[in-house]
Amino acid sequence: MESTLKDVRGGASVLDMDPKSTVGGGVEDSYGEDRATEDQLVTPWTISIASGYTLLRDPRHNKGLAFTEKERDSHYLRGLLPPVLMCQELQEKKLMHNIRQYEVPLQKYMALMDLEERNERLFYKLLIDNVEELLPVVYTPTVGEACQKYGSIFRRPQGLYISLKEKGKILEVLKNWPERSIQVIVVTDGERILGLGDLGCQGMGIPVGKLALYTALGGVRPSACLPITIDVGTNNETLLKEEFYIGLKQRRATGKEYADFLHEFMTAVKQNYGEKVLVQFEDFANHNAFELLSKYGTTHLVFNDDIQGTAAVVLAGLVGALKILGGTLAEHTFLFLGAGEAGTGIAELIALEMSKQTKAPLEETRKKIWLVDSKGLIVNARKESLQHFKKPWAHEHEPVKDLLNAVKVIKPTVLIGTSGVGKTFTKEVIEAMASFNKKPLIMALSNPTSQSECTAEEAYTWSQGRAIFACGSPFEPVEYDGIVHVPGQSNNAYIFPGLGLGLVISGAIRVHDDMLLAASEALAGQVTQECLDKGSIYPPFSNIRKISANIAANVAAKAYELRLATRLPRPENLVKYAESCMYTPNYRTYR
Ligand SMILES: NC(=O)C1=CN([C@@H]2O[C@H](COP(=O)(O)OP(=O)(O)OC[C@H]3O[C@@H](n4cnc5c(N)ncnc54)[C@H](OP(=O)(O)O)[C@@H]3O)[C@@H](O)[C@H]2O)C=CC1
Ligand SMILES: CC(=O)C(=O)O
Ligand SMILES: [Mg+2]
Repeated sequence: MESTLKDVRGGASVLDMDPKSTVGGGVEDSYGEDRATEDQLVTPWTISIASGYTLLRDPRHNKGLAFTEKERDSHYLRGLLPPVLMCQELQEKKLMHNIRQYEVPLQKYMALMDLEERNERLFYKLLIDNVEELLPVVYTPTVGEACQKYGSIFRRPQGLYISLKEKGKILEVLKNWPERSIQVIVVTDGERILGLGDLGCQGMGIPVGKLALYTALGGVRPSACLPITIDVGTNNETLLKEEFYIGLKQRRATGKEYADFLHEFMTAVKQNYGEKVLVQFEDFANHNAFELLSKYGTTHLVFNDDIQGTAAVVLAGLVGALKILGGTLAEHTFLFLGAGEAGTGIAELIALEMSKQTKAPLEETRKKIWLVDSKGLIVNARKESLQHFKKPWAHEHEPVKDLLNAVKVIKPTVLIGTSGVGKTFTKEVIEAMASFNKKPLIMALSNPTSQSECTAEEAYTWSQGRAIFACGSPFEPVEYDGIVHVPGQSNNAYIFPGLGLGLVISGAIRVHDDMLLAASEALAGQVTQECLDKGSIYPPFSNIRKISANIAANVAAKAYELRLATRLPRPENLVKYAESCMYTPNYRTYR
């Protein structure tokens, strides 16, 4: 497989080079310059110490007005800054004040992206200290709007763009990225951006946003994170005609051309960064997502956030919800609207957990879970024509055309929306759920807010305040009949930063389903009675760093147990170890 990767720099196979080989007295040849023969091309990377004007424009090291008198002297900054000294806390206060002045969320987004490009540590300090306020800006829902308008708001490129023009040269493109020690890559091909469809190259906002959360919520160093957008074209007619579109103006490559390109990418990633780099597939369309996951799951450290991360977060929410609803997982009946990546991914993890709890075979536990797609309830009579990932959910039943009728005949206790289509949990649907459930559990997971199957207010009002409600994008608390209900945000952002951290700190080489269960269990363990009393089945995001450390520790423990961890010896206290590995954004002192 890897022999197809010819060294585009000179003829010899790049596989002849050992990326870990040392030269010149044991110093790692990170840039491959020393290993290259004279006829091979190398990337002329230089490393220098930033000072003066350059230091102020280096986002990784810039501290703005926080440079001390001594630093101003020793780094040639005199005169380049006004005389005042302003500590990071005061800078943070000022920035938050400025951001709060913007009424349009997209303006807040742009202000934050500008900050990230100007002063990385201050950006992360803001994000960490104000996570509940800023998460909806750098992430769903605003990131969705940012992707839709990416062409017009585009100022400076973020991340790495790998388009079909780079076919045969992907390894070279990876080498253009200035950082060498990459631990996490989030990659999209832009075909299913949230519930907004094919946004092509403009999907870059998603890997950028997800990796900002890897750092802020999970503590992975920013320099170890690499956002990538694979551009194989777009089938979005509007973008193809759009003057400011930043991607390839051609229809999507498919079939062998697509598979070969992705294969070149995956091979080059392993070649350049080794076995332990985590590749998170994000917002691929389902006709590619399942195949990529199964194809590379046995050879690379890969994880599909939409299939697996979402499953873990929903399972954790269910464990919390059972404390309110009573009963075991197997005693509940689940109905999904949407049978794609998120829907079938969640369904499979619930069935797996039920099977572990009851010792019943997976084929049996799946029978408690029903899915509706755009053609109606998934039943045996449709089996032949179903996509492979839907087939396990084709149960014996009469055909049912729509969700409302499916709710009436299946009588689920839990209704989960993963359709990407807003307003599909209608008044009739919620009323039907409330007619046979004392406390119906309603999870409207589609993003962004415009695509949510219903709003929090609708869920509480139409169920007369009886629903337990969780949603993919944030909704404000709702007062109904004198009681304030706090919706939980059922979003994979609870899981992937901690999961990724756990994989990185243990040096894991593969992702295993049991690690997803471990991540889910750790999240569920952080839900307090106080959260449940307010109706929220998730802990507040303000605790996310602690939550992520616990998730990371549980995942790492599972990696050691499964002998998939390479960082030896195993640290004794994994929570403490995870915490000690987490990036903190406080300014450093320069000599
Ligand atoms: N909260 C979270 O953490 C996450 C939320 N999501 C959200 O979930 C949504 C779906 O994502 P994903 O599963 O990847 O998408 P997919 O495209 O893989 O699946 C969508 C599914 O919805 C079905 N569907 C579409 N329209 C309707 C309709 N009108 N009635 C019934 N079913 C319909 C499709 O049916 P058919 O197969 O017949 O076309 C398909 O089965 C997105 O909005 C995404 O943002 C995703 C991941 C995480
Ligand atoms: C949250 C997420 O991953 C999605 O909506 O696709
Ligand atoms: Mg996603």
